[in-house]
Amino acid sequence: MDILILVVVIAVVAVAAGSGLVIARRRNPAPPREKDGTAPPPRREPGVGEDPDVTVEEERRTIEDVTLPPTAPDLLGTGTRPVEVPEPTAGRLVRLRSRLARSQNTLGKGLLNLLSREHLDEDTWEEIEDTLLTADVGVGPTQELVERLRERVRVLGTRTPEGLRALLREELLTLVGTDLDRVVHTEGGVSAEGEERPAVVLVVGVNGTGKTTTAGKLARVLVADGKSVVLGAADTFRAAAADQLQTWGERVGARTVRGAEGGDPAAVAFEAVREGIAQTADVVLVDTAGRLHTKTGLMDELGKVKRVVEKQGPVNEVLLVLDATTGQNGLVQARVFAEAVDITGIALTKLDGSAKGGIVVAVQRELGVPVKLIGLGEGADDLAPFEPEAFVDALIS
Ligand SMILES: Nc1nc2c(ncn2[C@@H]2O[C@H](COP(=O)(O)OP(=O)(O)OP(=O)(O)O)[C@@H](O)[C@H]2O)c(=O)[nH]1
Repeated sequence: MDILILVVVIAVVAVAAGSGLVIARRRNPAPPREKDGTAPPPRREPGVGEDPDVTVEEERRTIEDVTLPPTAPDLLGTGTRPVEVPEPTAGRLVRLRSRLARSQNTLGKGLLNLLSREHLDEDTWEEIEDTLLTADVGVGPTQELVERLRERVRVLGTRTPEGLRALLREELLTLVGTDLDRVVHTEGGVSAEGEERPAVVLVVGVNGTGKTTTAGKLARVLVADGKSVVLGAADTFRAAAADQLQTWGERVGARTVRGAEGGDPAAVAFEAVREGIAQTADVVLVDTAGRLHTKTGLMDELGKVKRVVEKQGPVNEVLLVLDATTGQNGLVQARVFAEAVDITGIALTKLDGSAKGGIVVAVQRELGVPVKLIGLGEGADDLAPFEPEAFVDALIS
């Protein structure tokens, strides 16, 4: 009996669904064609307050009527792309500080939770140590911080959440360092002959760390601050790297000097500086190759680039680009580059993709050089100056 009822129900549902489909198809007939066979003008659904029985024809827009975004690719191959206006500094910093807080707040939260435990026994201190090591702070700085926290918690007496937060903020700031020179030096000078000289910034680092992207983003930051920039594509081993840099330059109206594929990187760097002087540009940014196949090869190449550039004036900044997501590997790279050339600042990229912000402390210790810039995304304006206070606030936010 039950089976009979089930069969009847299924049959009724099937018939209802079938007729529904037919009705639905009837309600949406294929649009009739015009007499000349062309498609009719598009129609839109009636809006609130309009007669539902009257179909409204929409104005047809042609490709000429559609405004393309300012970053439109050069599809027609005319060689001209509209020059972009980079994001103004103030707005960029506010946006990137909140992105930093989103990616980095686990370390501080973890530490605050542990420090708030009722009994701070040896196991808890070990957990605090592990938390710091896991965040790539490095062994030496971790031990220092734990020692200082132990000492200060002991004399603190009561541990209110506000008290602990203030204490941790202070100690993390001491660890990161507030008195290092984090300015990217982009002030040119005047030669002995009284000729204006652009500032020269060399960008070095292993391929794939975000070196070219960082050079491009830095060019935008400088242009946003009203400076004129010439780019030097001294990574002559991959034509694509020069193309990539040139595209960054074109987007903000900066000229890129490049050489033949496989040509001498030092010659391109020299030419870029010469062009910078000729154009009375404010800054020349030179992107170098970062193949790590042999240490001596790298040393020879970077050493030569720097020496050749210095024939025309001083190199104001040598920025080492490191990928924050590579942890200890990044430190090994940093060491090799520091032996090859005098690094004056670190640009730490992909911090948006890593919760291990402790690498800031580790790499500064390793090289004795400050982190000056941080990359916080793949967007064109996702480069920020490294600000210790904002960074520590992000950690404990
Ligand atoms: N999420 C994120 N991605 C980044 C950041 N910086 C660079 N990248 C990405 O990292 C990738 C590598 O960047 P490149 O600039 O091409 O790296 P490179 O070091 O110049 O390496 P080559 O192009 O091989 O010479 C690209 O996909 C970038 O968009 C960053 O701060 N955050």
